[in-house]
Amino acid sequence: MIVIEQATKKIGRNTVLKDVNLNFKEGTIYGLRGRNGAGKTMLLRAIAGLIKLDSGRILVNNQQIRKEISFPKSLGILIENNNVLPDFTLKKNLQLLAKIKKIATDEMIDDAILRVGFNPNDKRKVRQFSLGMKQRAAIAQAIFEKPDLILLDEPTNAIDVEGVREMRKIFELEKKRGASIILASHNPEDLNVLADEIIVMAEGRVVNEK
Ligand SMILES: Nc1ncnc2c1ncn2[C@@H]1O[C@H](COP(=O)(O)OP(=O)(O)OP(=O)(O)O)[C@@H](O)[C@H]1O
Repeated sequence: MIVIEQATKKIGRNTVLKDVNLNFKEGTIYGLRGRNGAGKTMLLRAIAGLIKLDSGRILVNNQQIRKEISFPKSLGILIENNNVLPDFTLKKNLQLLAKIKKIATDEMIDDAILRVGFNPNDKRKVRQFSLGMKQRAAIAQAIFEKPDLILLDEPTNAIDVEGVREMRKIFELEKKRGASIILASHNPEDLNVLADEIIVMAEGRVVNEK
């Protein structure tokens, strides 16, 4: 589904991705780990079309990112500071996004809100949410359109223990539905429980894949 060939990206003098070669299949969870600054977020950003590679290429369903298509067509994303709009309710956020791709029905929106533990009639704006609640909201945003590819950068680091179990169940169900999930995490338990394959990065390179 995703093929990464010789992906290299420099920022100034810093090579943040170096000759990365990877293949990702559908219905699989890939755990991405590595030290701070290893390049995990950069890899996710490159797959999402958010940064331009200096050399190499990324194909999603045989289409080259930032050449044939700007970004993967069916993509759910939670990267770094989640980008749920603070001045709206979660439901309004999802309704606004739904207007872009016109995939999600009202039912799908309510279902995603319920799955991350909120009431679809909740009148609170996202700015009134705690950090963990914002992270749940961002997870709802990443899954509500049932995308083929889900990129998650530290999706559970602010979520309470029970919540982490609930979010893991969500990711498992998304995988069963057939989605490919790439999950960057520093939480060894997240990776052990969820990942079918682990990719280890260091200094922009993939140093171990199994
Ligand atoms: N906006 C930026 N401008 C310049 N360099 C950056 C920028 N963002 C990240 N980098 C550099 O890119 C490299 C890879 O960073 P990246 O965020 O991908 O690491 P990471 O593996 O996700 O780390 P962490 O575990 O801390 O999230 C680092 O050397 C970092 O300093």
